[in-house]
Amino acid sequence: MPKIPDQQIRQYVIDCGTRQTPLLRRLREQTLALAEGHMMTTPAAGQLLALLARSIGARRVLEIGTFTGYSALCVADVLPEDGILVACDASEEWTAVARSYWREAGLDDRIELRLGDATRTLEGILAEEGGAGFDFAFIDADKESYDAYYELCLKLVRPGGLICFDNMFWGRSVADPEDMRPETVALRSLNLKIQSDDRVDMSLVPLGDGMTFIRPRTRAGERVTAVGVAA
Ligand SMILES: C[S@@+](CC[C@H](N)C(=O)[O-])C[C@H]1O[C@@H](n2cnc3c(N)ncnc32)[C@H](O)[C@@H]1O
Repeated sequence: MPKIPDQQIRQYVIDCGTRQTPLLRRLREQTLALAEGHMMTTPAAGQLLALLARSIGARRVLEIGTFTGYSALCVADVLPEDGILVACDASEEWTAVARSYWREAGLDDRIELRLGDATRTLEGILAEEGGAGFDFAFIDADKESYDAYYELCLKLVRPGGLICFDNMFWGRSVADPEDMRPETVALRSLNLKIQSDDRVDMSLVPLGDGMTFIRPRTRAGERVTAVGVAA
């Protein structure tokens, strides 16, 4: 069988495995023209996040790391009319692009942008409204803060909800024991922590740069199975 290059199968997934609207395509093109365009969530991940949010009936969503708004647009689009996505980012410049697309999509009333350091923002939300008020969280910001985001999201997302992390492979460096860069070390250690954390069900999936899906349990050790997959 001929070897199909990675780029070709990625394009096939975009063409046949996603339902990017013309607006999402335009946002994608505009963002890819930026020097930092590679940071954008992929169409496949955006499509999956929307499917998962809808599958669990998410109404209140947290996003940590918004950039030019691609993933927020995908997920906000599937929320019910009274749903809300709280988008946390530190960049006024990048989120200005996001805002203009959210407005054009008619979804700006379903997305609340919180500008500033995301740890401070999440702590503020927790202090304001207490815990477990969110159904779904997508974490895609600075990697050294991922553990802090994890702990805060375990308080903010209800048991039985869903927390998704992007970039858990960090360019595959987590599997290279010689790579001791701070981001790599932080993610390697978080991967191990999540694996043995009995507060959650989890799966690290080799999708894109590695995505981890986490379901906070309703109580510690909630579901011990015969084969231990969910133990
Ligand atoms: C990988 S991009 C997010 C991509 C986005 N999910 C999308 O759909 O394209 C990471 C974002 O995290 C933001 N960020 C990094 N550190 C942050 C922090 N400490 N607090 C808030 N936002 C932060 C950056 O400004 C950047 O926009």
